[in-house]
Amino acid sequence: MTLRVLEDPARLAAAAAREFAARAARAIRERGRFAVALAGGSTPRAAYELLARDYVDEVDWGRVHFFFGDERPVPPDHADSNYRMAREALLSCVPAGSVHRIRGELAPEEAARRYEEELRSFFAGEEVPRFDLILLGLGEDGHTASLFPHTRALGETERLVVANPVERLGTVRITLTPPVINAARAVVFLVAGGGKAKALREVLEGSADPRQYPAKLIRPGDGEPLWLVDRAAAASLGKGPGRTGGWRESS
Ligand SMILES: O=C1O[C@H](COP(=O)(O)O)[C@@H](O)[C@H](O)[C@H]1O
Repeated sequence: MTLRVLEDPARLAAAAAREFAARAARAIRERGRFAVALAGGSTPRAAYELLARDYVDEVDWGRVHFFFGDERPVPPDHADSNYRMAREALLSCVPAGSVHRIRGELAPEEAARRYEEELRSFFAGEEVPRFDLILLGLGEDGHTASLFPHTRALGETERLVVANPVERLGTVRITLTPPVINAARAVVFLVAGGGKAKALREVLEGSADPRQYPAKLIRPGDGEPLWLVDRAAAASLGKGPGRTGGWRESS
């Protein structure tokens, strides 16, 4: 994997926006469209806002198809909705080709089933959908998308999207499964803040079971994941067993 350590969250957002735009241009040049799955939570918001502000004329938005890596079981206008965050920061500001949201207002099983159908139809002909880019975050507990520690979705090998009960949170999330994420042409993690330092060290350098730190399950078959992290999140790196052989750092 490749690791880029950025000085602060603003530089992290700028790097993420550049990465998005470059990958969009390449996908559109090569395949005529750019299918991207957005991350939710709070970290990517600044990058989305930057794309909406500085890249309106640089990206061929009409050819961009937005999907989501995961969703909370709430309606689209709810404060916890990943879709709402992306809509406010980016989707409402650019002329997107299409937006495919996960219907968090439905029962989670039904929302997952419908989203899987939507993926099968959009990526018709591909046994496992190949997104051009999947953006991901990292939780302090090592979760990514809504693949939480020791949850059912971690072992999923057939389904593209599942409803994933998360006992610790007393909720059910809807999430892309590891096979879909690992089939992507590119995966970029965005990680900011000292609260993520331990999880980041465990994921990149630790020897713990991936079920404890689910982001370790993300190993795309095509190319290496790119980790964009800020200095605070990277503070504990270099102290783990993988430091010497596990990853490459670039700036
Ligand atoms: O719950 C979630 O958490 C992760 C990490 O979010 P962050 O706010 O710590 O950046 C996020 O990637 C995921 O989409 C979201 O649903």
